[in-house]
Amino acid sequence: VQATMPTVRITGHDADADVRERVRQLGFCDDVTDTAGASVVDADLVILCVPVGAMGAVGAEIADDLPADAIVSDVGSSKESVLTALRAVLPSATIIPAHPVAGTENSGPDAGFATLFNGRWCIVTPPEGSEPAAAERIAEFWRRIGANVDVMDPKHHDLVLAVTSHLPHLIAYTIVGTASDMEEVTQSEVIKYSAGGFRDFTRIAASDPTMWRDVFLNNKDAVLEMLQRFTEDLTALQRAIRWGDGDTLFELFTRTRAVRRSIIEQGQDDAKPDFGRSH
Ligand SMILES: NC(=O)c1ccc[n+]([C@@H]2O[C@H](COP(=O)([O-])OP(=O)(O)OC[C@H]3O[C@@H](n4cnc5c(N)ncnc54)[C@H](O)[C@@H]3O)[C@@H](O)[C@H]2O)c1
Ligand SMILES: O=C(O)C(=O)C[C@]1(C(=O)O)C=C[C@@H](O)C=C1
Repeated sequence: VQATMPTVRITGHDADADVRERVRQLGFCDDVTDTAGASVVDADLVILCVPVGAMGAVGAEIADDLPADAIVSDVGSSKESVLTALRAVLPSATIIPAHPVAGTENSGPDAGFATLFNGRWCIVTPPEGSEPAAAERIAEFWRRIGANVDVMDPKHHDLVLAVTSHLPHLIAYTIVGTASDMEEVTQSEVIKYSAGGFRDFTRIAASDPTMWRDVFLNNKDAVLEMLQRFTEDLTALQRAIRWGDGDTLFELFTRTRAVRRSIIEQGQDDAKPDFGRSH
């Protein structure tokens, strides 16, 4: 924000005093306040960056100090429950939720890097009947940070992200949990032989427990729907292996290889941290 919107003044708040202190040291906010309310006084735009289960509580904390013409947005990984929670506590506010689809398994103020959003998607999910100019301001904010913007209905967002982000995390948590539970595979063997595939799963499974607990509890319906489909597809593969049906396995693996190739062609491979970051 400081590089692309130098005239914007950023005020931050976090419930954790250690986080506030670290943000002061890193200097990526102009001011850091000790209460949530104090951080929104005079704000034009408020972006809530807390676990999705905490959005409602934070909305309630800022309600009395929020300027009437401010836009409230967020970066939460699920959108419908966030919108419902914010509407309940901020009934007259302009709420335009958004989700930058970019991140890593790391969290905390040191996990950010200047190029995180470059060329990544940010999905803006304006509620029905909201002011188009407000949604456009949020879209423009994210474009200036380097993201590409798509607009989606919150429910559709939650279904798409359930399969592209939430289910993969659940699978990673499961496979790493299963491996670490196996008595005959000791912890040291799991670590020693964690080349390739398993290692990639451990990266995802190292993601923040609070954030992901909240994602699954708040995108329950879409995740359960996708999990049901996934379970059926897994059972079909189980059957193919049992009956020696190599054609089914080969056909699927050929199709999935093409998916990977088209992701790479579209330039959406992993964001690489910019270790020469400016803050
Ligand atoms: N990490 C990712 O890859 C990623 C990507 C896109 C969106 N998101 C979403 O962004 C949000 C934040 O995730 P993050 O990775 O930045 O997590 P983070 O752990 O780095 O930051 C969350 C912060 O919220 C603070 N917090 C929790 N409850 C609070 C409250 N009631 N009041 C004030 N502060 C509170 C915590 O102290 C913590 O510092 C989540 O909703 C997550 O779903 C994360
Ligand atoms: O690459 C990763 O480490 C991520 O988990 C990033 C990821 C994702 O699933 O794509 C995680 C959650 C967010 O809501 C957006 C991005």
